[in-house]
Amino acid sequence: MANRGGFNCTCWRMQRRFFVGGNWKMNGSLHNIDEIIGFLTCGPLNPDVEVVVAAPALYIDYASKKLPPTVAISAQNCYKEEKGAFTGEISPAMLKDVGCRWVILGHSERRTIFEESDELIAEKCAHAVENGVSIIACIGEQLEERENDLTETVVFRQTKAIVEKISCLEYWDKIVLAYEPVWAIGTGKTATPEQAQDVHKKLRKWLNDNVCPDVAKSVRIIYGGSVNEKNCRELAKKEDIDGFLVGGASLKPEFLKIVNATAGM
Ligand SMILES: O=C[C@H](O)COP(=O)(O)O
Repeated sequence: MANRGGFNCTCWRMQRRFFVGGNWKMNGSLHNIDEIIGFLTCGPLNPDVEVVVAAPALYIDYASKKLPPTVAISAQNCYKEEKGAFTGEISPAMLKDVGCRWVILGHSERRTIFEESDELIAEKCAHAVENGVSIIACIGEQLEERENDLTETVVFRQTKAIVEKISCLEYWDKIVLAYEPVWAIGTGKTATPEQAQDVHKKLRKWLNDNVCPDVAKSVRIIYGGSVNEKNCRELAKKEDIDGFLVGGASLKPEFLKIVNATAGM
């Protein structure tokens, strides 16, 4: 794996390739997508960073054919079955069929607006990785939960549900964990680098104790919630922040600055 520049050590942080996902959510049109692809194509994009963009399902095929080869396409959701009578759903098998190897699962908007349970999200995660699609698995607490000192309880519970369904350690190569405090999503209120690092470090420790040390060291834990061109560099300096899941800013050219947040570090 590529390293991240000037850190003069061979620590695990260096082994975890920095990952930046752009979640377009339910935004875009053919015209907008052409504009986004235009700035992604012009770059520059740090080649040491893995870049994935998640388009609305309808546009996955279109976008994937036009994106530069260094940017992978992702879905924003998929179901836990290969095929059948599940009107409105898409499956990992279908994603692979159109060349899409990534999917975001468990986003807080799926959990809250569409009332997806820990159990359903975990089943979807397991089905995706078992069928060759890598996942960006999202977890994160609500504001009220943070204020009641329940952050760890919530993120460990959400992570545990997923862990219990992942039947084979090898599947962890296909998992990126995204910590997204719900109070920071789309609000302009970012977690401080210290707040995010604190949760990421605790999550890594939890994975060490509940999965295994190798997974804890190698899994990428990325941060999402109002990441922008101004705050990305300070967040990226933190030892356990291995990248970002970016919403609003992924629709704009500032996304390039976020992708390049570690350049020169
Ligand atoms: O998936 C991305 C997150 O929901 C963050 O969205 P945001 O960057 O607009 O706050």
